[in-house]
Amino acid sequence: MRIYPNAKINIGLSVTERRTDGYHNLETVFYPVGLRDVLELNREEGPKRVCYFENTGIAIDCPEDKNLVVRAYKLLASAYDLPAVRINLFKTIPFGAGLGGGSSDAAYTLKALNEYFELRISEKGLENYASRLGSDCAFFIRNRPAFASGKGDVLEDMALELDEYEIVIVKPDCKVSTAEAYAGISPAKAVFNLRELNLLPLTAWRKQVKNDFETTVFAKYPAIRKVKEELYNRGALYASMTGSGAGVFGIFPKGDVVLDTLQGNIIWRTDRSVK
Ligand SMILES: C[C@@](CO)(OP(=O)(O)O)[C@H](O)COP(=O)(O)OP(=O)(O)OC[C@H]1O[C@@H](n2ccc(N)nc2=O)[C@H](O)[C@@H]1O
Ligand SMILES: Nc1ncnc2c1ncn2[C@@H]1O[C@H](COP(=O)(O)OP(=O)(O)O)[C@@H](O)[C@H]1O
Repeated sequence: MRIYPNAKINIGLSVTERRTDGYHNLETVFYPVGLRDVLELNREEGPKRVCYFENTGIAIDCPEDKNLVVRAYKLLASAYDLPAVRINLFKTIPFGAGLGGGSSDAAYTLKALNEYFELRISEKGLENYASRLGSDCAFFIRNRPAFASGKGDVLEDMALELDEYEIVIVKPDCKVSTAEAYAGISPAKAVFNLRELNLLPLTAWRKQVKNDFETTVFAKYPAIRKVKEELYNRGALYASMTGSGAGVFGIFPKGDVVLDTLQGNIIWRTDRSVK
């Protein structure tokens, strides 16, 4: 079977507390976008509980057994008598970008295995497995706009619809590691309650809605700040770094958005092919 794990953007992100387990509590809104990887998964002859894995497209910077797709298979294989599978991941969502591509691959692998082998795991069950693989993995099980708290794994559906706008995602030529971004942060109470994001007109987001990672990440990677400024200069109603960066997105009124100077770094925009 073939599946298409999609990316997410974070609209606002507050890191509110350092936890005793080494993680942080946060508040954010996850919004799914149409930038996608391609994952081909098929049953394979041979010994059970083996995952033959191949990565094409963007080369992922970690060993195969650390790949979230392989980890997702192994997690389910520890609970179910799974036949061997062959998985090819054609990677197009850049990593180190705050787009959650690896987390999405993991969540979609769980969903695909559940369907392919008729495991009958509930949505809640899949979310529990997903949150063991990464803090923002659980979101990609339902894959609907959500307010998230806790480690990013406590999810509340949010009625938020951005179809009337054009979203542009830009990735400057740098990568930010999630752990590095968290290490630079001083947790503080959220200044705006993101649960109420959908009650605020989009034109007011610029003043009220912030991503806490921007301060330290922009200081280290000025190119990311420049992209955000450029998006505002080009007419974005709202622009922000997503997650821990380095990806930046702009939300524009639909129409002729001209982004000439950023062209080479645009990785996705609504309803248009890449670049
Ligand atoms: C920052 C966010 C915002 O949505 O997204 P990305 O920028 O990665 O896409 C997420 O919190 C990233 O979640 P995810 O990428 O799943 O993180 P994990 O693999 O669980 O953790 C990687 C590392 O980040 C730190 N970490 C992560 C999540 C969290 N709530 N607190 C943390 O302190 C920990 O140091 C952890 O070892
Ligand atoms: N399938 C995968 N796709 C991308 N990265 C993966 C994958 N599996 C493991 N990783 C590891 O996770 C790290 C972060 O991946 P990802 O969640 O895509 O990025 P981001 O933190 O930008 O959202 C990568 O640097 C890589 O080492």
